[in-house]
Amino acid sequence: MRVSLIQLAVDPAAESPDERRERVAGLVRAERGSDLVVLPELWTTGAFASPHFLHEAESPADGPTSRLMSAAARDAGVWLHAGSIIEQGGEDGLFNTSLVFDPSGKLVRTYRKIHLFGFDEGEAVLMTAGREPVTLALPETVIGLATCYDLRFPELFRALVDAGAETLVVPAGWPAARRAHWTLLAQARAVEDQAYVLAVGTAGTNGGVEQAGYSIAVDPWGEVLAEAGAEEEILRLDLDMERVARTRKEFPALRNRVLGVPCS
Ligand SMILES: NC(=O)CCC(=O)C(=O)O
Repeated sequence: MRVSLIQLAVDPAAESPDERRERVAGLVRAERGSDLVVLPELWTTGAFASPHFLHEAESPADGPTSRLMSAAARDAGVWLHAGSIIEQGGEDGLFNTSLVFDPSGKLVRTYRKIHLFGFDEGEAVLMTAGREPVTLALPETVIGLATCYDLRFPELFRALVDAGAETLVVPAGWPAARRAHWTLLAQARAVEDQAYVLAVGTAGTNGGVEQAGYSIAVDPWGEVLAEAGAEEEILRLDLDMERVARTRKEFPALRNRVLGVPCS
């Protein structure tokens, strides 16, 4: 399965959300020939540009990001994980919602970020947390969806694996200050869940927070297959999907889980 991970520069001073949407649609179209294209978290505004969240909130069904990404997926003929948008959820408030389009441009899955980041500020106070883990069967693999800060919560990833996920897709807006955690956690999730991890972040600075970049693809043995630098960059690679089943068979650690061990 050929995947394209598009690490985007998100710099509010350099580009408006509309300009970035148009530019990103062009980048997605250029990935024709790929099976799956992945974009980062909240790339229209930046994950830390919280004063703009309300203004930029949109509908997953027919907001400007959804319309452009649907057309780009269709034109390129790819599955598109379009990263996340700020969803205007009506009475339920705002959500950090990931969108997945099929190669005809149909929106086939949404995932509302479960673990909101910021403690007492930012999205943690401005948004509503999702409650449901989400997977999706593509022709060659089952993907499990998670977003940025979710990467710190292994129990979510176990729930995705229990639901059949073989490839864990993590759009993010991870800060440079914690880049070491990003790389370590992406590898940890791959090793413990014996799954591919495709973790795609942003470059640039938004909300005064320098972004890490360093998007990464990790195989089910924990080996790094590809890693970006700190600037905008596209990683393209071929994944051997048999490798998940092989790893789980040859080193069957997932089978040795003991659930509900009481703590004395
Ligand atoms: N956008 C995010 O979820 C940021 C997460 C983060 O900064 C961290 O986990 O560290």
